[in-house]
Amino acid sequence: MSKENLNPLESAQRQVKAACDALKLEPAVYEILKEPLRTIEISIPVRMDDGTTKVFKGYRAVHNDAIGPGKGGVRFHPGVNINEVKALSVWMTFKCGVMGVPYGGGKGGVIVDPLSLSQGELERLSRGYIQGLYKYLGEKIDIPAPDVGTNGQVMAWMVDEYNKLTGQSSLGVVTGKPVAWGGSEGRNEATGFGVSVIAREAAKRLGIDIKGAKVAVQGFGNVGSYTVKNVQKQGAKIVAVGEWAPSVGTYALYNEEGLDFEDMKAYMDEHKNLVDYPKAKQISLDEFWELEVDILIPAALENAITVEVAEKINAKLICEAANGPTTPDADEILKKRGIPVTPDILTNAGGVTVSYFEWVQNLYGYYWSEKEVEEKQEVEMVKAFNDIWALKEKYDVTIREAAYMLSVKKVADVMKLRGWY
Ligand SMILES: NC(=O)C1=CN([C@@H]2O[C@H](COP(=O)(O)OP(=O)(O)OC[C@H]3O[C@@H](n4cnc5c(N)ncnc54)[C@H](OP(=O)(O)O)[C@@H]3O)[C@@H](O)[C@H]2O)C=CC1
Ligand SMILES: O=C(O)CCC(=O)C(=O)O
Repeated sequence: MSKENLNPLESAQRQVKAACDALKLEPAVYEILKEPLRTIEISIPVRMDDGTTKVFKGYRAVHNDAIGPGKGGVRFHPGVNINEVKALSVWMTFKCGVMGVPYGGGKGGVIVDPLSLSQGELERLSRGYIQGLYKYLGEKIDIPAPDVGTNGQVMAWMVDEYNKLTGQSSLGVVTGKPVAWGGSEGRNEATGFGVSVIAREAAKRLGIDIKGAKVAVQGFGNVGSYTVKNVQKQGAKIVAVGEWAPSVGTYALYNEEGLDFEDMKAYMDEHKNLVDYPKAKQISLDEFWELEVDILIPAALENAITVEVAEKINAKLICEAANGPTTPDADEILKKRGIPVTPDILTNAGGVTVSYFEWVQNLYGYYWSEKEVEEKQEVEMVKAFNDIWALKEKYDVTIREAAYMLSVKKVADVMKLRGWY
């Protein structure tokens, strides 16, 4: 068999093309949607603590802004590259479309291992990213947010830098900020909470009782850990968590009696990883994928589920918390094996949904309680899930195919109205 294509941009293009074909859209639609409208590459010189200057490469892509300004996170990770940023921006367009939030898709990244930087270096890098890009950002232009390797503090530095450079007070230029300075209640936990809502809804449709369901989650960062917390709250049993640590690379923890979120989080906060976590057996990532579970949740990076992995998965349902965790070829195998997948553009859309709520609150200068935010998020996500499920049933397609059909059509219709084709 030929080597599997792991270029995330080509994966995203295949998904969009399939929807354009299924909808019989004019060829111009795919021509517009196959690449971002703009991709900017910048060099960011950063004065390091030892007095030397290091230059980091950064990117920002806006895939499409027909429906509204670009929206999407900024990733700080050594594996960032232009095709990854472009693909992530494509997925953002259709994630926003699925949820009906009035944005287009954007995404950014910097090639860096943030854990190798001091706090001062991280702050100067975050500010440098904005210095290189501020002319292309704005509350109504393109709105960054957190992604892998970035957090509320990084967002606060970015907004501060933007406001200094522009002489404005534009809180809504970046979302995912700390609650103490323009952030929304519930945003930090929103992606993981949303994953739990989609997992629950899908389980219900598939006749899986979420109470006592065996769940395995790959990743214990922002999304993975809050997924664990919220799925556990629903009564599911977290039997395995997959992680990565510099000392051992990939590894996973397994306990058939169940792992506890609070206990693992406390251990993680103290030790920075879960390598020697005492209340579980350490297993390999290969063993992790083969576990017999009800729900499998990849919540780390792209290309986690390859053809090889898809062939050995023993789950009744896969919920994609990460962006692009399943390759298109692996997706075909899962389809043939009858394993349903709730796609990333629906499953992890809680983050951008609450980012939208944050932006609305910033523009209004009026803030909501955590309960209000969570309730509104849940209503929106259940509605999106039901709309997509209805399409899947009507056209006898996968959940992913239905999600793309719904979203690509929305974007195509607006582009038509605007006279883009
Ligand atoms: N943050 C958000 O709001 C949103 C994030 N997402 C997506 O969710 C995914 C996770 O993002 P997020 O949680 O924010 O990022 P974080 O940086 O908070 O966490 C990523 C986690 O994945 C771990 N990891 C990395 N590689 C592997 C691996 N091969 N196996 C197991 N674990 C691994 C990391 O470990 P280590 O830290 O040791 O490297 C870390 O714990 C990404 O795909 C992101 O794009 C989607 C929607 C919104
Ligand atoms: O909160 C946002 O604006 C976007 C989050 C994000 O990057 C994502 O959904 O992948």
